[in-house]
Amino acid sequence: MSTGTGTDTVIRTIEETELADWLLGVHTGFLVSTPATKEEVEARRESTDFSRTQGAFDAGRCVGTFRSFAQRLTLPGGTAVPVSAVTNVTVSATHRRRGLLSRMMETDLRAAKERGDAAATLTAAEYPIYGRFGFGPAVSVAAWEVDTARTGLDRRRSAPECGGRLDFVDGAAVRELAPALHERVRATRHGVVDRDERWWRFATGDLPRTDWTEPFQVLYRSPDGSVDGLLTYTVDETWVAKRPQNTASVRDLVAATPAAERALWHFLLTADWVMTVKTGPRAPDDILPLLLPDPRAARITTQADCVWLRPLDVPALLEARTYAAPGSLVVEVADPDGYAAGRWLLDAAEDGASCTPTDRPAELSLTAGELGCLMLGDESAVRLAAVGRVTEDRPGAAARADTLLRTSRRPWCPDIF
Ligand SMILES: CC(=O)SCCNC(=O)CCNC(=O)[C@H](O)C(C)(C)COP(=O)(O)OP(=O)(O)OC[C@H]1O[C@@H](n2cnc3c(N)ncnc32)[C@H](O)[C@@H]1OP(=O)(O)O
Repeated sequence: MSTGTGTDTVIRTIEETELADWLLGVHTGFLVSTPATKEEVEARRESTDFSRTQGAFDAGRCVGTFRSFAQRLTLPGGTAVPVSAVTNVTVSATHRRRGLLSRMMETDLRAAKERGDAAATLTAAEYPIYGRFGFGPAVSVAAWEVDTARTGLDRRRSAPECGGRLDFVDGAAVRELAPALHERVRATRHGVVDRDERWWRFATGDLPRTDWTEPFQVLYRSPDGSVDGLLTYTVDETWVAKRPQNTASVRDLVAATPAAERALWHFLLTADWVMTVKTGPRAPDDILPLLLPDPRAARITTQADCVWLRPLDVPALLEARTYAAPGSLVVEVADPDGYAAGRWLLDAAEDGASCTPTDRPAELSLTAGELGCLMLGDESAVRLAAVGRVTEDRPGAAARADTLLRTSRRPWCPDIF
């Protein structure tokens, strides 16, 4: 029996034999009343790193779950750093607010730091949960709903304007061709995270899942034959009074060139019968509205935080990224856990950046979470200073931080993990 304090609940890594119970804990925490099927448990087994999978057990029942996995996160400039992606975080409703998440998080962050990960990442179910653990929202997303009849796009054009070709393909072709395409995208767009073979198998229905609907899959090939874009979407079929009212929902649209991106959007937005396109999570500065002769045909339906970043190794992060302009900045980072704490001198030059401990006076003071917000260039230090979340120890330091850290395109992460 639990005493209600949570201290008699044992937190430990799970054994392979406990995976089904652990997944039942995940389901319960996410308000899914049914257990995972045998097939789902088996599919999970091969991809689960049991040394990074924690369970909280009370009287033999799994009442808390927490897992992390190795991920690579692309920083501005295209370099990817190793990070620890946190996922499947749940505490059963019967055991909440007794510190179980805090204990699992502490264990996992310590291990990530010891492994040498530059940061921890996650996508947060609710905004207020993770700031206290040193995470800050680093990548945002926007989703649009497009009224295709109003876009003003030329519906008579069937071939891509820049040449190249579009083809419907099956899941096997996606698994064969799309990973290399995604690697090219990942090398150029900061915020994007890697996708392993399992990701592609899951996305193409090659692993058991209860919520599976077969999507349409379209590849764009450039005039020289290289696979430059992938569009995956489903269509809800509706006809009203002999008129099609179908809605296409994008699952994935990744493109290595602007020509491929334009061709895939044009294709979907001018498809017969499709009256509404739901874009799914895109970068807030996605080119989509600008592609339309009438951008008001695209209505924003979601604008929110997406990837949260918890810096663990400040020099590793700041030295791996590039900067919009040369310059220097002294930041004082407060971090009760110690991982990011210190006074750091960032020196950004054309040929690379250095980040070293310094005893020069601090110019900008902030917490580890606020540094996470600024790390990929999405947030403005001036904006954070205006709400008191960073402190300018030297006038103009926040604007200088923005000149250095912000990026011409905003970061984007197409994946929820
Ligand atoms: C990366 C992902 O997987 S995101 C998915 C997160 N999971 C969910 O949202 C599923 C439903 N919720 C839950 O399972 C749980 O409520 C959890 C996991 C969010 C929190 O677990 P708990 O064990 O209750 O958290 P814990 O007791 O360690 O809380 C630590 C602090 O965070 C606060 N906190 C925890 N959850 C929340 C929340 N949802 N909103 C606001 N504050 C929260 C607590 O109040 C506590 O604050 P205090 O120290 O000032 O009292």
